[in-house]
Amino acid sequence: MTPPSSAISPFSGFVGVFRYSRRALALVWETSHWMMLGLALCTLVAGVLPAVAAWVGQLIVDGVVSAMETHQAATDPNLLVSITPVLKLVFIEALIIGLIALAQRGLSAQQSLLRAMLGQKVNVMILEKAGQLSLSQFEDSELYDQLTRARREASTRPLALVNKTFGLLQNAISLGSFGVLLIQFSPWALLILVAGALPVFLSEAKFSGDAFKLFRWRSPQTRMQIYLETVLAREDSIKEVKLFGLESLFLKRYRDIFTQLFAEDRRLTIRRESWGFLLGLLGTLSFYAAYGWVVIETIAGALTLGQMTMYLMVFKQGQAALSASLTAISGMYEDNLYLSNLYEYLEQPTNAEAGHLTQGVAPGDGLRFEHVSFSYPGGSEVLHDISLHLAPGKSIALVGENGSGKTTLIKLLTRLYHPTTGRILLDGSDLKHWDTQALRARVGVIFQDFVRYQLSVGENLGVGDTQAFDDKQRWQQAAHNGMADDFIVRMPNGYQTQLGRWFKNGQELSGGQWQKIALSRAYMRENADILVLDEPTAAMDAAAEAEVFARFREHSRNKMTILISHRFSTVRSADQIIVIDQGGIIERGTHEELLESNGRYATLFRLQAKGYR
Ligand SMILES: Nc1ncnc2c1ncn2[C@@H]1O[C@H](COP(=O)(O)OP(=O)(O)OP(=O)(O)O)[C@@H](O)[C@H]1O
Repeated sequence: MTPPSSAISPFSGFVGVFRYSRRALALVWETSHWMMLGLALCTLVAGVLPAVAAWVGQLIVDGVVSAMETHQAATDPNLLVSITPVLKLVFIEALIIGLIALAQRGLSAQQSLLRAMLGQKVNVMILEKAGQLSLSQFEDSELYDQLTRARREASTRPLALVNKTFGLLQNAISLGSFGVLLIQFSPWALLILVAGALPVFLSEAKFSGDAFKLFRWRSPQTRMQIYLETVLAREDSIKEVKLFGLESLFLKRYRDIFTQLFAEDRRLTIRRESWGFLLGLLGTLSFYAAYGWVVIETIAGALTLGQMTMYLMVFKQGQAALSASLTAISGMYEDNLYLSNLYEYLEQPTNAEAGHLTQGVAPGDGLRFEHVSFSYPGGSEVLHDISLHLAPGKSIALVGENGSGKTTLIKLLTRLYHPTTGRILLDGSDLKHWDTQALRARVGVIFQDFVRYQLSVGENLGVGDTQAFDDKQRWQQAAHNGMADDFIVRMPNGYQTQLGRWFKNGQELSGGQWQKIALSRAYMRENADILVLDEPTAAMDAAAEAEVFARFREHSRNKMTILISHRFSTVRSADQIIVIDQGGIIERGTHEELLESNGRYATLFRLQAKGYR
């Protein structure tokens, strides 16, 4: 298998290397002005001082040579007088080295603090964006891949990029100052150093590009690995994994993915390092050529010993700084590629889904579906030409086989998706013109797959209305309506009891108890006048179910209610029962009317009643 070629080629537009550097720098600047200034200062100090140290080194060696000569030539030699100027220089050199060490410590301290702050900032940006994405964007596997890639990698990349940018700057300053010294020896020497280091850089740039393409191309497999880790190591799946004996099956799949990915990694690493070694030899060769040249010039008497020491040091450090700069540039290229993924994700257009209406043009008209059809993105039609009207104070029950489209209809009503054709009106105004908050405030809904939050009991209710998230009285009222209060008060810490198994002292609930929590959560929405229950009692015992519906009728007297259930005993009292089959409405009417017409509903009802007899 070979990764498909990407639009990003390593050599296309070399300036691309710096494309995201400005944004990464801006991000660091926003995170902390002071630390960014501190980084700049330390970078400058650590960049300039090595050349100064090399220059002082030359003065020391030449000082020693001349001190030796004067000392030996003197008739009355005084050691202290001869060595004092050199010792002063040694002291200055020690001071410079101390300052370089200080600047480097300062750099690493600020980098590690910034890493933590920046990691948090980028993660918050990623999660905030996730909150703005629509459900269909979430269900798009490409976008999900992008999100996973961004979360896994990109939170550390901005700082890496900034570090490299500063590192590059530091090395560039060092190189500039070395260059000033070197050019006095020969401009050709400079050229030899640059030419020696260039090939390694080019190969680095190429292989970084390849590594990124590989990373991007295989994120579905990586995601499968993360998923398998989750299934194998999470309490909510481990029960089934154990009972079905899935451990070895899933572990094998996990290992196979690794083996496949590792083979690609190995291939790339070997190629990258082999080329790096071969081309790196050119750099070493150029360094030793320059080395030999300096030695010859010194022996020929064109350079002093001090100059020779300085040039050798400058060559050595200059070569190190140059290859560090070039590696930084190729590293920046890689960081830029990863950041491009982060920004691609952050710049995903969010559907401008909301309008501004907080009230419909015909208050009191209720809910209308007008010839609504719908297909999921990339899928075939799952709802076809649905028309219905639900007036305030009335109830509708939706019945139909699995997969007939009942839940999808609720997703459209709550505007998690938009109809493909037709429209849905609330109080005479199209849902798409409603303000999101105003619309959602009017709807209380529990889906079959409601969330079991690993939070306290009270908070599990409070999420139903964020305005009353901590309101204990409202919790109690909602729990009473949803019939959860009697088991909550028997729990060790009542409403403060931690639920689920993720955190210490967490208490697990039964399926029916969780369902009562979810039902109570829907009752938290006191102001909602549309209540939707999608199979709210499937996990409850018969007595609880009967009581839930008695209470539901009582609390929803002036509201619009939509109930989805496979139990005909619960739907029979609805004002209107709608039978959906393969996405279309095939029958509608009251329980009595439908029995009389003797269609699908009547058949299914009798079948179920027979089962109970
Ligand atoms: N997110 C989705 N993306 C694509 N197709 C989906 C999605 N959710 C549901 N479907 C498809 O839409 C159809 C209707 O599903 P829906 O969940 O509305 O059925 P339902 O009547 O609520 O079924 P059940 O009684 O089993 O809850 C099914 O064929 C299903 O495969």
